[in-house]
Amino acid sequence: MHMADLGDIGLHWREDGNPHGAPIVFANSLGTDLRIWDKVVARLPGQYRILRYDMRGHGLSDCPPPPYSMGALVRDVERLLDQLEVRDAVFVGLSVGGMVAQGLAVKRLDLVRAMVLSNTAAKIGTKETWEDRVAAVKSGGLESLADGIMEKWFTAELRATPELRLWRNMVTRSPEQGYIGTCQAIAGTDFYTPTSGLTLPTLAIAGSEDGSTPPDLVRETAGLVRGSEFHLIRRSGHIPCVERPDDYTERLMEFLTAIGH
Ligand SMILES: O=C(O)CC1=CCC(=O)O1
Repeated sequence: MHMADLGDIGLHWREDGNPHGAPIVFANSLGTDLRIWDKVVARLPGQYRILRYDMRGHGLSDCPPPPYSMGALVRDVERLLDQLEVRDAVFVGLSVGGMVAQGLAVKRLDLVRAMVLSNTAAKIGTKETWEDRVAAVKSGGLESLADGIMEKWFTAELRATPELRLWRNMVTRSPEQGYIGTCQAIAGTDFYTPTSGLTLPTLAIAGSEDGSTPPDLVRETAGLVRGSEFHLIRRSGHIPCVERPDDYTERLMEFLTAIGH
């Protein structure tokens, strides 16, 4: 566990694997933290320098008052990677983390040699749907939304197990201000044009039963990037790194091997 002091914000990050290995960076989704990657990291070979962090307003990172902008989320990880002297990383981002991947690749291609765009898109939802979500959090708290969120994150199979409570607790215990700020950052993001200008090895991953970023939406974003491929994980919702870690890691490893990382 480490805290990076970036001046106006502190970000919680963690390193596993070989500190001299080829870097892989993992970015979390809305209402989660770096623990969503635990199962994948445990399955990866020890040769990589594996970096994870909690996005602002999430996990153990600082939680400034909302609103947040996508520019700020991208700048956070840009400064973190500069401070850690990381270059040429494979950047794996889930959902809003995948938006950060796109923004970072557009801004600093020296930091990103390849992307894994997991359960994400150039634009997720509409301004109105995110405004509604923010209003619902303000009126009823995250507890009032948690069951609906779980239906998007996981299939009925996982939801029938005790593990569900663990992830439900993660979202209901998320800092409300951080959750709201991140919804506002997503609401203001449309990466269609900038992402269309990207050329780099990219693996897009979708979950067959993802209620937040359905497979067709992920496929469409993959189609914007020259050098992309698409992979569907079956029997998975929005968070396949949690629900299908064997499939997820196997596909990630095939991608890493194919690009010689
Ligand atoms: O609605 C959700 O919780 C899924 C989601 C959308 C953006 C994100 O990061 O997670």
